[in-house]
Amino acid sequence: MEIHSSHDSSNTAAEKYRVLLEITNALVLNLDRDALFKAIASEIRNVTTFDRAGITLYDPVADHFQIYSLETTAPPVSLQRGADIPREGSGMGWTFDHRTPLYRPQLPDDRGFFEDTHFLAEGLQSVLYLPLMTRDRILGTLQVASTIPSRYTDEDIAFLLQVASQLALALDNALCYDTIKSLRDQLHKENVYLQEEIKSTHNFEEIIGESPVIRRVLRSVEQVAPTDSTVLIRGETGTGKELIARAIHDLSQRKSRPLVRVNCAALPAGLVESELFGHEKGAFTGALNKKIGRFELAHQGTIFLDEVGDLPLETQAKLLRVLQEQEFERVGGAQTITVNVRVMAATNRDLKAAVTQQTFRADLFYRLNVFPIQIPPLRERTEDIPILARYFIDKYMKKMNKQFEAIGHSTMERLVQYAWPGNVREFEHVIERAVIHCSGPTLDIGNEALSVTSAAVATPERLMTLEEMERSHILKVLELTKWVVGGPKGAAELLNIHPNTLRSRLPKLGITKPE
Ligand SMILES: Nc1ncnc2c1ncn2[C@@H]1O[C@H](COP(=O)(O)OP(=O)(O)OP(=O)(O)O)[C@@H](O)[C@H]1O
Repeated sequence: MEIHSSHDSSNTAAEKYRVLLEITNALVLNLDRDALFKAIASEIRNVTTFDRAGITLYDPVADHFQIYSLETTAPPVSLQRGADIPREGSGMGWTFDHRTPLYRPQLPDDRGFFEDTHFLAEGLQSVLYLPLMTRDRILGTLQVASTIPSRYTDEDIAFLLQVASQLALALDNALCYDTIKSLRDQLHKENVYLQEEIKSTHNFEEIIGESPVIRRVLRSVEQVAPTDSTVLIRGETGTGKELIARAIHDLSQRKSRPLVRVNCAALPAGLVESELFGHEKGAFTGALNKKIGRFELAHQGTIFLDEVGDLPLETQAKLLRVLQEQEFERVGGAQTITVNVRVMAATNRDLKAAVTQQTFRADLFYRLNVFPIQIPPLRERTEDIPILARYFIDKYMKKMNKQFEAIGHSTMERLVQYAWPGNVREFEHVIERAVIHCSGPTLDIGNEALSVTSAAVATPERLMTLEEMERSHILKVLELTKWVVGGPKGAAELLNIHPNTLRSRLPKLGITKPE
């Protein structure tokens, strides 16, 4: 091996400058690596000949080179584009480490490097390696090789060194461009998702509550947040399951990455899988474009599967695989995608009962139930009602630019006694409506305001109990009769019960006449 100088080149200096200029033009014009290298290789041919020319780029993580581009005339090529070449024991490695050209004019007499058997099999006799260096870093090497021994002159080497330095600049740009492009694509995906999230209603208020049960929940949040464990949040509708999931994500190491929410109940069965795992173009009728699924979006972040009990059984099997192996395929795709996602799920259903009824897979239940958090309904933590009331009144006073001196005493009693089937969400709506309607100076809420919402929260996810239904119905009738219980057009007659029976039921159901 030597840095070799030999006979004069027949090419004129003017031709070389022209070629360098052409190469610069090609570098400016082409960002696509194949087109670029083809253009450069054909310009190099105007000055000197070669049978193989290649660019190898260094991968610092794997400590080896990879063939990035290749132009060759040899039919059987064993070192193809994409092939790995070790740094130790290769001509590329030597050139890279010494940051200087290496010329090997008589390859058959000079065996010793990793690539030699491959190059000799292609009939190559002389090889020239040039470092691809920018001012502050080295990217890899350019090699030109010929089937003629001692093919390259000093002049060729000097010329190709100039080509290599131009090429290094362009490659540096192209590699930065690739990195920026992939970062931009990821940011774009996250941005689209976050924009959607902002449009859909959710807020980031703190979790209000001082009752022992809520404190216990918050302690669990602190314990589980820094781990990567799967969390299953259980609780009735509107108890704050999503709020708790966000708190866990915000306290975790993944907080700088997105929390991607999927409402499994809101998706039609046929679309759940494509929503979660994405689909390839043409995977099914209507799949006009490739779609990135929520799991891919949540890569390095957290996915929150709300109403997980509503997932169809086939999707449950696929979800189980992601939980076990962090892998899946897009719908209609063959490529396996690996992600790093923390899974949190929420349900207002009794999943154990669903397992018994065989509508939920037992193995998935155990995978999800690693760290269960049970959020108590509002009626089991009535001590939180006064501070929740103050919190929401404050929020809506500010929003609506109103002022109340206090909350009426009987109003507070009513709020504490009410069963809140829709939990904190229903509570918040009641306060919001009251702030709109009341003109002050105290904020008062009548029974009728509560009955309106209890009917409204009879959502399919949460059926009212018989007692709640009874309460709501009696209230409606009392409003209709203007709180007249007995007599011909009284509530008791409409309800077809004795007036005394009705009177005795009212306190039991927490119904009092508004002032
Ligand atoms: N402890 C709390 N402090 C303050 N606001 C709360 C609290 N719990 C719930 N909320 C509010 O109540 C509303 C409902 O909460 P959230 O959406 O988290 O409930 P959920 O249990 O996920 O409901 P669903 O079962 O319908 O999905 C939200 O506006 C949330 O901010």
